[in-house]
Amino acid sequence: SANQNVRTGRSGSATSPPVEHDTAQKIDVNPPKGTRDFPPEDMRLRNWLFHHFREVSQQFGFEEVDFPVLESEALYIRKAGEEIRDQLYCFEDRGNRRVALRPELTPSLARLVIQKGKSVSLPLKWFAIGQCWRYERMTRGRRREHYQWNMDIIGVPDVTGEAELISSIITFFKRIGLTASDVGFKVSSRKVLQEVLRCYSVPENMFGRVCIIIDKIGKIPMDDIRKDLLSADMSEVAIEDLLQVLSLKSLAKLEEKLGASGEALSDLKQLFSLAEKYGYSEWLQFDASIVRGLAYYTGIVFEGFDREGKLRAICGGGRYDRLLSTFGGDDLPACGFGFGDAVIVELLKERGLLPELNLQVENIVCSLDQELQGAACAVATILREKGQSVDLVLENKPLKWVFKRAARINARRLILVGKAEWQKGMVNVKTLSTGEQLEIKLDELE
Ligand SMILES: CC(=O)Nc1cnc2ccccc2c1
Repeated sequence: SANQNVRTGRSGSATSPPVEHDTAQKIDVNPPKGTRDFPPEDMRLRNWLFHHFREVSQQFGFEEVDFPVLESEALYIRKAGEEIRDQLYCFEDRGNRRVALRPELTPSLARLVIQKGKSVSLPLKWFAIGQCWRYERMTRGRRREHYQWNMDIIGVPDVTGEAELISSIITFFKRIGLTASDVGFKVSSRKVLQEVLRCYSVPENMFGRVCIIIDKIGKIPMDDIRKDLLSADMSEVAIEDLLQVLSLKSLAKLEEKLGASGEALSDLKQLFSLAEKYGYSEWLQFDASIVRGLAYYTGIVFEGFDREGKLRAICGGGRYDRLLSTFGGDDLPACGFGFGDAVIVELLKERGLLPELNLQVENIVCSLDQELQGAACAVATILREKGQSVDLVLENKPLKWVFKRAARINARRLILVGKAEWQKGMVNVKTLSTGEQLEIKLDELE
């Protein structure tokens, strides 16, 4: 086997063969490149974040779902030239199946919706929090995994779906102390792109590809953007016109350009009017350059951004009415968003909004001498059965050590089990904040 142990140390004694010991091969204690461990302090922050993700999702009436982190590679094979495809963490398993660590959650959600088919009543409002993966050459030193919060609405064709999703993200931002002066949403619709491309009779099957190219504006030089658009069957005239439309920042200007009859304009007008009703208009701005980097979006797209402009997009989403049918499902309308666990933490750090999260244990229980260890276990059990948390000292430690640990775990009370008191059926309860010390009868302990 791979870990063939080389015999080490003294040879076997005359009577019995040598005991096989694994050679102590120093393993790398760091996690694989691009991945993170979550030691207690980091895990408390992650749990705090996910707690707010969950609370908001449930406050909006969404149900939690989950899927395997491993999916068939086929779920992600889209031909639009997306970055997510180039960085797919895929491999062939021992059954010769092409599989991938999921780079996003939406395709899994679409797969489950189709699997559930007629047995679920629409609209579906599902949310998930899951780890997503990408395989990047470590040249860029970026992470290869992150956790994403997704909320999706399946079966609602109107922009009321997108308006509700944006409201849920704003509710989340407010819960963690961010306001409209810290963050905002850039909103557009891919129908803007569609209407321009139609004017230049660019074939429909080029739509996804053009979107992915446009999404790279600001990330690669404009000359490369123009070159890529030419290779997507666009004329130079069409390219210049498209780039001019994408620079629009007001719906009025967009109306001048596209006219008032198109769906792009009516969707956006409806969305901004709903925003008024929700009371979150100040969080939104129209920005025609927003297309998002996923090929399957078909309508409204939006992304959360930090107004200081230092960080990458905080979250992003939109309408994807064709995804389910491309998977062979019914033509169900859908919209959703993804919210990563990385940028938001950077933003909170910047704004000094990271929460102070300390370990909090109510009681620390310890026996004052060896033969009372069993008594200490009994006291711990009494408190735990009352629903209290107890850190039970498991070895015979000096009192100095116990006080130090009590401080480190932020214990509210120190319960000492001493011989004299125990014989009277009592324990010593010390409230650590005040130093107050009482002898309490066991059955009065609370
Ligand atoms: C800022 C960050 O860590 N982004 C990130 C990290 N890991 C990913 C993994 C899969 C897909 C997207 C990902 C995005």
